[in-house]
Amino acid sequence: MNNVSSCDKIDEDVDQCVESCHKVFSSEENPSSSMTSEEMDKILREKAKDLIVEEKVDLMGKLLYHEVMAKKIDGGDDEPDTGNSVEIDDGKFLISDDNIKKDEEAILNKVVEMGFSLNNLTEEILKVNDYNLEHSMEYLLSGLQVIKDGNWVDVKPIPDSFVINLGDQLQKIMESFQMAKDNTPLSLTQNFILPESNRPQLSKVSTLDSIPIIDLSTPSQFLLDKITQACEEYGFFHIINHGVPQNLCKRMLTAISDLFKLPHQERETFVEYAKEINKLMGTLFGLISQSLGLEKNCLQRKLGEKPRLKAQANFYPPCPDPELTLGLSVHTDLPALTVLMQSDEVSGLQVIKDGKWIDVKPVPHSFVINLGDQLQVLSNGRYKSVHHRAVTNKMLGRISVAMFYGPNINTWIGPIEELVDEEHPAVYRRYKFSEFLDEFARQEGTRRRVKEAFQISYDHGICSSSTP
Ligand SMILES: O=C(O)CCC(=O)C(=O)O
Ligand SMILES: [Fe+2]
Repeated sequence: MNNVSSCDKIDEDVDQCVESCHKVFSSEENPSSSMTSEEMDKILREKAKDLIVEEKVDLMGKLLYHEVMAKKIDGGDDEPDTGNSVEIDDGKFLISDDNIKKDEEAILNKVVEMGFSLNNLTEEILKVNDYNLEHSMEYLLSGLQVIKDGNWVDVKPIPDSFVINLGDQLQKIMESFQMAKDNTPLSLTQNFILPESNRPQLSKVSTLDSIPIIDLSTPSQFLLDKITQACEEYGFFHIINHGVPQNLCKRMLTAISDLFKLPHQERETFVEYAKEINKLMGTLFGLISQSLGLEKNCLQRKLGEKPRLKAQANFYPPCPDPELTLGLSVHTDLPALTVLMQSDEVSGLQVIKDGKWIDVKPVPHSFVINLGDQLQVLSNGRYKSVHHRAVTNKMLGRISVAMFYGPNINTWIGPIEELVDEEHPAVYRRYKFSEFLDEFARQEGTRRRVKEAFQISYDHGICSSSTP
């Protein structure tokens, strides 16, 4: 705070703050103001400067808003997801504008209902008469409150709560949320608080281990060994030097981020991205086939004609209490292979390794690759489709884009013959992919064990399938 530029910045912030407060106080909505403009200017200037210099609050910080409960799952006893998603299917993009629009409208309605101005917090906070001026500034620090029908209302108890992000000073503001006047912490809406046994227990997540990082530009045998090891041990790995242009990845994350704000955006980027990832999937399938000792094109051949390439964009808004909920519940990916891009700044993905959760910290310019259920079956159980989940972050929203490659519904899937011998009898029976999807749907509402339904059990030398 000692250098000239930060002093200039403070003055600029003070000016802006004072100017917007004047606007409010001189408006007809505040006829009770008895202060002269100069008197008010003086008070405002002093108060604003104190607050800004103490870095207690960035009054001019852009006010963003996030719907925490963007998507509430109706009915069923499945774990709720706080993420919001967009599907891109078969190159035809099933972006459900209606849902996004509905969410956007719901959020905006709430904001309007509460009397918020999205662009200028100061105006709203100071929409009070002279007597309340001092207090209103304090409210800003001690717990966000807004004027509703002439009374101060805590932001905390808004049904289906939303989180307000105040620019750079978010952390301080969030802390002040926690210390609201009535000492009640800001909490999640009841619907999203998981039963204790399903909570993420974040303190137990390992930060010492992470998934392997594989450089696709390394010499081939070494690369294949690394892939074999990663697929056998983790079922997850990062890839770097993957050939997908960095600039495109950046644009894709921005487009996804914008998409959650605006319904009609940047479809060209989606198409371009889908094509690139499709190419990358080809490379990865080649490598994984070889790492299993199979011909390069074996896996893709087995996954059949007209494969389904699906994308899911996940947005996890900042969450007041990440210990109480999950962004995305524990699951395995149902298709064959997933290429996941996550924003660089925030981690959230966690993966089971040796019975423990490990954090997948973002590695810049990498993709996270994980094997899906169909690959576990094709590899006759040698490679695993591993359980993972996404946890939320208290301060920052997080975006990830998953692209899934799977067979079409008429494709037959089963352990690849070359991987079945006396020593390694078939672990799964063959099935049409549509059967797998039916089984997935049948198990809805419980923690699914879909692959297990196709498992073959070997009792006393007699082989039987576990599906009815
Ligand atoms: O957001 C993440 O990191 C996880 C996404 C994921 O697992 C999925 O979309 O299936
Ligand atoms: Fe997943």
